Amino acid sequence: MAAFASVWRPHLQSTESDSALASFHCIPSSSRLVKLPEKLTFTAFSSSRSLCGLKEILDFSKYQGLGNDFLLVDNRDSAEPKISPEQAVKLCDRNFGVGADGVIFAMPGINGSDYSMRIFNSDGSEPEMCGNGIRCMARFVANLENAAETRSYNIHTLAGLIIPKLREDGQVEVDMGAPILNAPDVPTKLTSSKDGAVVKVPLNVDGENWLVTCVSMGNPHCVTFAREDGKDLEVNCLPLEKIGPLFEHHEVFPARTNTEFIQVISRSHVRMRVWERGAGATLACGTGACAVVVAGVLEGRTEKKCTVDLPGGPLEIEWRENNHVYMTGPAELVFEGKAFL
Ligand SMILES: N[C@@H](CCC[C@H](N)C(=O)O)C(=O)O
Repeated sequence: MAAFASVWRPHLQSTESDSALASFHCIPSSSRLVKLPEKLTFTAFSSSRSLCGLKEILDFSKYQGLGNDFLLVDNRDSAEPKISPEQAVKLCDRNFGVGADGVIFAMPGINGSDYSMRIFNSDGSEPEMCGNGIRCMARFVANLENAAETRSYNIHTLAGLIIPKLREDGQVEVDMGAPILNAPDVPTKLTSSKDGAVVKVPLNVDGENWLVTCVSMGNPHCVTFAREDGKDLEVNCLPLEKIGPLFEHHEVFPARTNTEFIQVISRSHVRMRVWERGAGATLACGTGACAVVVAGVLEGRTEKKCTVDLPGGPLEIEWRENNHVYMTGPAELVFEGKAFL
């Protein structure tokens, strides 16, 4: 099992942080009580130096969007991710690793795009897209480029071209593209109920019938506002850890699914909790929030412009006349570090 000792340094403006890297040494147990010198020596690791048999060091930047947190990797020099899905699982572990909902790779552009983005969930699976993640990636590449505060990026993803824009107010607005409603393309085996889409269709989970609407934002989402009794959900009282995996792995979702549980506050304000495919209960899901507004409109519950309250904070979502869904929210750098693989 690879060990991870990482240098935690808050994002400092000065360059002095580049040299002040703590050096971690494996101290044989017999000498564990050795008194450390008053002032720890700080040395920079050469990337080739092994440490306790660990061979590789991975530079990463930890970002979060409403508490949905990711390790961003500067992968601009390669068309292949720098680490494997298995290494990503270990890195995402919140006890034995750095801790994150996923690892995102900023990679060279494809077909004329500025960059391309790939992501591994914390279970090592690779989703097509990540809404909070692409806001973090836009902030990450702007920091790498020392770019102006306000600019857009064309980013190629497995869900197509996605366009995040850094705004003067510090928020990031993203053109998330058009929702995909045709049942086989979500994908779901549920029978469509409205023009090829699955809208307010009963789905039996754990012996209960839930009314679900299925939307893809490049990745699959199952949105529910109520059980078959039609009563509004009390989303903060749902046993997500129990029912989340049952939705995620339900046989009607051949690619698994993200599941959003929604309480309508008003026609322009909803409360959401989410069980994510490959990541479990997260504090926020951007693609999920987009799918929720689309589902709310299709079910006649919400307007096309909504505030979606998530445990990590609010996202502003708008399904515009061009059929694209726009998401606006924050993306913040937390720290930079080095992981030993
Ligand atoms: N949290 C992300 C979604 C990440 C991918 C998702 N777990 C999936 O597997 O589809 C977001 O903000 O969209």
